[in-house]
Amino acid sequence: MITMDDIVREENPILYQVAKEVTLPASQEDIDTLQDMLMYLKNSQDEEIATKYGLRPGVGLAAPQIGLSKRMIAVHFDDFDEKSYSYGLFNPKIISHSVEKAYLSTGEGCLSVDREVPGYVPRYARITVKATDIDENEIKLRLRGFAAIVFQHEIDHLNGVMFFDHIDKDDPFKIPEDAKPVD
Ligand SMILES: O=CN(O)CCNC(=O)c1cccc(Cl)c1Cl
Ligand code: NI
Repeated sequence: MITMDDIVREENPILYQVAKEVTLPASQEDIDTLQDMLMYLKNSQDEEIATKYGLRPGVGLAAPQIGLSKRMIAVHFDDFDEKSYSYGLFNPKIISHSVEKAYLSTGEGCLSVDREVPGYVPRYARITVKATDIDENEIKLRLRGFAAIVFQHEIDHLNGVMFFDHIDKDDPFKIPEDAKPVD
């Protein structure tokens, strides 16, 4: 089981590398790892388990965060529109996005960052993602709202980008132009 001991923190260079594509069909080892990543998210959202094992809650997780520089992400959350997302994905790719931007008014957090970094994180309001799911199916997801934000946070991790890289240094709470708050 993945615990906080397995999560690499922001000083680790692996978080700033571009992760490698997973050769498909995925190895059993990569499938098991992706399953474990999804399980971490579910455990971290279970009050009892999270308390018992000291898990920080997460709605997404990227393989570089557990020291594996491979293009694998897991997401597990319910969006504001009651749609629920629970995926383990190989090689996710943003194939199109809106010009319009969006941001979470609460800002973002990261398991690999043991500190609050205040500020708005401007992201695309809508994205289309292509990926291969844990059962080797090619999927295409059209995302908006919170889901679009989470997927961008995770795919950023595969490209060595951290959420605070997007925060305006001079004015962290500057409303990004033509951007709307998701929540
Ligand atoms: O890369 C994933 N993490 O670091 C897990 C912890 N952060 C979150 O769950 C989180 C919190 C707020 C906004 C976003 Cl977009 C995300 Cl993703
Ligand atoms: Ni993160």
